[in-house]
Amino acid sequence: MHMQSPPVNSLSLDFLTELCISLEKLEMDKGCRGLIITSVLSNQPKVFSAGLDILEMYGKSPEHCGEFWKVVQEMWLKFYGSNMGSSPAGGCLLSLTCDYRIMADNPRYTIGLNETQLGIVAPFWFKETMVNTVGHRNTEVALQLGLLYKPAEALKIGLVDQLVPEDQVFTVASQTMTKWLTIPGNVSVITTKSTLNLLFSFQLWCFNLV
Ligand SMILES: CC/C=C\C/C=C\CCCC/C=C/C(=O)SCCNC(=O)CCNC(=O)[C@H](O)C(C)(C)COP(=O)(O)OP(=O)(O)OC[C@H]1O[C@@H](n2cnc3c(N)ncnc32)[C@H](O)[C@@H]1OP(=O)(O)O
Repeated sequence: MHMQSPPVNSLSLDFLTELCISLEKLEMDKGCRGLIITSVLSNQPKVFSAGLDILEMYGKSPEHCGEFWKVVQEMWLKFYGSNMGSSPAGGCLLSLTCDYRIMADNPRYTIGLNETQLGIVAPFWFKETMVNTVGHRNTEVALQLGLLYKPAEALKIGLVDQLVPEDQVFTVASQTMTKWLTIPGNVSVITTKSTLNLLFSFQLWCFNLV
């Protein structure tokens, strides 16, 4: 799936709605077993996603905000696999929801949950998704300081799984997907994934988020 919503793939209500509809269609397609999501913006260096569209969170009606927040949660529940450039805040969440993250090795790109730098708070389910990926201590430091990591730092703490030269991102993503798809049977993979997320799913249920 190629994301192309200039200038920076910010996650607006319209963009997220379209994304969720596309994901739903893919989920229902029995022939689809994996998804690589990437940005095809023409800017250089490339942005994966600038995160939530800040214009959606300012001066809008309560109904609009409710609708926006709902679709943000829907997006977070659905993702699979990704490759990327810059991914602040919601853009980082988008990639954290994936099973494997491949980042272009360009020090001009950054990834992280930088909410505190913006004077806002990363919701608890952003935080938990980060803890599940990089552990509690790394998350504590990252979130309190609102850190945006360059590729090498992101790899070091496990925020991304692999760095590759910029022109090879999609090739390597395709090879990685091929490897993941050698695991037989959707059921065992889905069950394993659900088991890994069991505690988190329970927390979400307690907070009435699913
Ligand atoms: C309804 C909900 C109600 C309440 C919830 C309240 C709080 C909950 C908090 C939830 C957690 C928040 C998560 C988020 O994702 S917040 C968004 C965080 N994003 C960022 O901090 C990214 C900011 N952007 C950047 O760092 C850079 O733009 C980026 C992505 C590195 C690209 O850099 P560059 O290529 O140089 O491009 P520009 O900076 O020049 O930007 C081009 C253009 O895009 C506009 N833009 C950038 N980011 C956003 C954005 N997130 N939303 C909307 N628009 C964005 C930017 O303003 C420029 O526009 P212009 O018109 O000036 O060309």
